[in-house]
Amino acid sequence: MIEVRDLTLRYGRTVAVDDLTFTVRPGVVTGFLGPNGAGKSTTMRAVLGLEVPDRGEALVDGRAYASLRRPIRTLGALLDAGAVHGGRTARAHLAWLARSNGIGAGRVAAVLEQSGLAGVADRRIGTFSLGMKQRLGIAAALLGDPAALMLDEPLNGLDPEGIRWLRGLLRSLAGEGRTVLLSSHLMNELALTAEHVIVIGRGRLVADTSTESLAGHFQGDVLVRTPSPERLADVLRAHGATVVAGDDAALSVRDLAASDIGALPVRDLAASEIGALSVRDLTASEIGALALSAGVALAELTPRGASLEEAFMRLTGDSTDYRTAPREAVR
Ligand SMILES: Nc1ncnc2c1ncn2[C@@H]1O[C@H](COP(=O)(O)OP(=O)(O)OP(=O)(O)O)[C@@H](O)[C@H]1O
Repeated sequence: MIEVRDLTLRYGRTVAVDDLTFTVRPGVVTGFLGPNGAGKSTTMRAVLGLEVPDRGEALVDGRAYASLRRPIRTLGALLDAGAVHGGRTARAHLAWLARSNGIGAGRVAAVLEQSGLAGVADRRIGTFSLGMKQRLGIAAALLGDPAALMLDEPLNGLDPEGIRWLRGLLRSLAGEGRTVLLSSHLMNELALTAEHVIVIGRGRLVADTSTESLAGHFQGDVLVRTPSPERLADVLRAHGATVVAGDDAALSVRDLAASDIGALPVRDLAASEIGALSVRDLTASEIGALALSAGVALAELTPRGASLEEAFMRLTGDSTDYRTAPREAVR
């Protein structure tokens, strides 16, 4: 279990982490999500005792990482996949780590196999792609067979096969009852891997919830296509709807998850005379009825769920949602 309690960390006048509290529980893959600069890496560094908090604490199994008797057997971490000696082979790098931490040589072969690097174990790390270095960093994190794993942006640089492999690995590690925390700034990527998400923005907790309920909390919009977009937009706005017209409505379609896009006739959106509207605060049937009474033809009326990426942007963006949503409302 990883616990972050009332953690505050400043770099000069920058507050990187601001009174942050959350717990990462065993048995589920937990995503640590936030835009660039949100404070994810700083929080992870604090968990590893590499930063001294201005306030609060970060604990692993109830203790500070530095005070653990066998730290890499308790928490395996990957912070920066590039921070390895390029002249060494993968096997030599892992063997050195194992030796210096009192871990048997058998584990080296096991994690090389587990990370898919057995075939390149005797190549110099300097020749590795970023994806292979990520695999090596994950192998190193697994070396001590730890009960908890913490990975900073491990999906970066992995190809689709690598991403599938990592998802499977993390799920099975969590399934064994381990604590698994991985950070990302990409919601859609993370959503396929993590069952639970901790979202931070500007160093503060924004959401601590299941991935499923995060998307559910955000009402979607209704995509309306019509030959009279301006007229219909006026009618809908007069009935309390929030309407985004033209390019912006099309943009919100492009922002949908690939699976959602597959279900929409997106190609037709470019058709010149028919305009697209993204409508909120009215249901599809209310929009249909208002269009009928205004004598406006409809080419399409499609309720859309918010994509996770959209939910994430709305949570962490500089919006009223972000500033006013009480934490409990999101939980
Ligand atoms: N060593 C440092 N010195 C000064 N400021 C720092 C330092 N490390 C991080 N920061 C600042 O602290 C804030 C949080 O950075 P951090 O790297 O933790 O964010 P992050 O969520 O991990 O972002 P990214 O996804 O870009 O890695 C940012 O404003 C960053 O500029």
